[in-house]
Amino acid sequence: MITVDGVWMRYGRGPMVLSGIDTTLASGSVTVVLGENGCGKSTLLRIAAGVTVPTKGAVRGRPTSVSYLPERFPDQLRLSARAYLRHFARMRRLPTRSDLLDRLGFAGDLDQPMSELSKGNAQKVGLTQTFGSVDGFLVLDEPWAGLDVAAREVLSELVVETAATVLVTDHTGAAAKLPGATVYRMVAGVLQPVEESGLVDVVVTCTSDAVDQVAALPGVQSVRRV
Ligand SMILES: Nc1ncnc2c1ncn2[C@@H]1O[C@H](COP(=O)(O)OP(=O)(O)OP(=O)(O)O)[C@@H](O)[C@H]1O
Repeated sequence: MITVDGVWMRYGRGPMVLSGIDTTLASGSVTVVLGENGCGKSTLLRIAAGVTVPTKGAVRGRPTSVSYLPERFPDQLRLSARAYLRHFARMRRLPTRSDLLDRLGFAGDLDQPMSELSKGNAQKVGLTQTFGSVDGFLVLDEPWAGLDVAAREVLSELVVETAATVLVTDHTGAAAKLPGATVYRMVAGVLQPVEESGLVDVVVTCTSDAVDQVAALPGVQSVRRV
């Protein structure tokens, strides 16, 4: 079990971003953090992953094996996708999981620098690294962002399948639909449990080339082909 124990955070002399977060993440559970832009989700995830030190409080019981998918890759990442995956696989002493790349539908050039890949293809490489290398703690910051419809569905499957403890943020609505997930909304620096997502499933019959247009309609959070 991972315990977030009285975590407070402010950057420099700025306002308090996190105001005493207390929560536990059961081993193998999925915890979703929703909330408006700038409310502090990424800050909490970085602290949970051990990348940022909180102003006050601590995260206890963090497994030695942590895999963190940031919201954005550094703009200047000149490493090719192939070299990036090889680097992490070597570090973890595990083979590169090209099967995950295929499953996510990676359609870019593995020898192109990560910084030149499309947002979605770079995200697929990041997800392959994340899911291919850890069974301890997965910290995923908006992992559904930028993915096409099919890959979004695959990602939901990967989150459900993994034995790791998962902490994830999301703006697409996909995470709130994960079976068995504990969902919180961050408001004023604290986590409030979300009992119901308020989302409604609607079945639409359309041609396959119209799926992306349906996905782009106002209020549509996610689209699944059936
Ligand atoms: N390195 C930093 N230095 C100063 N302020 C920061 C830093 N990182 C984040 N902040 C501030 O902390 C607040 C919370 O930011 P954070 O990125 O955690 O929000 P978020 O909920 O993840 O937002 P979004 O949904 O837009 O990704 C914001 O006001 C942001 O400007």
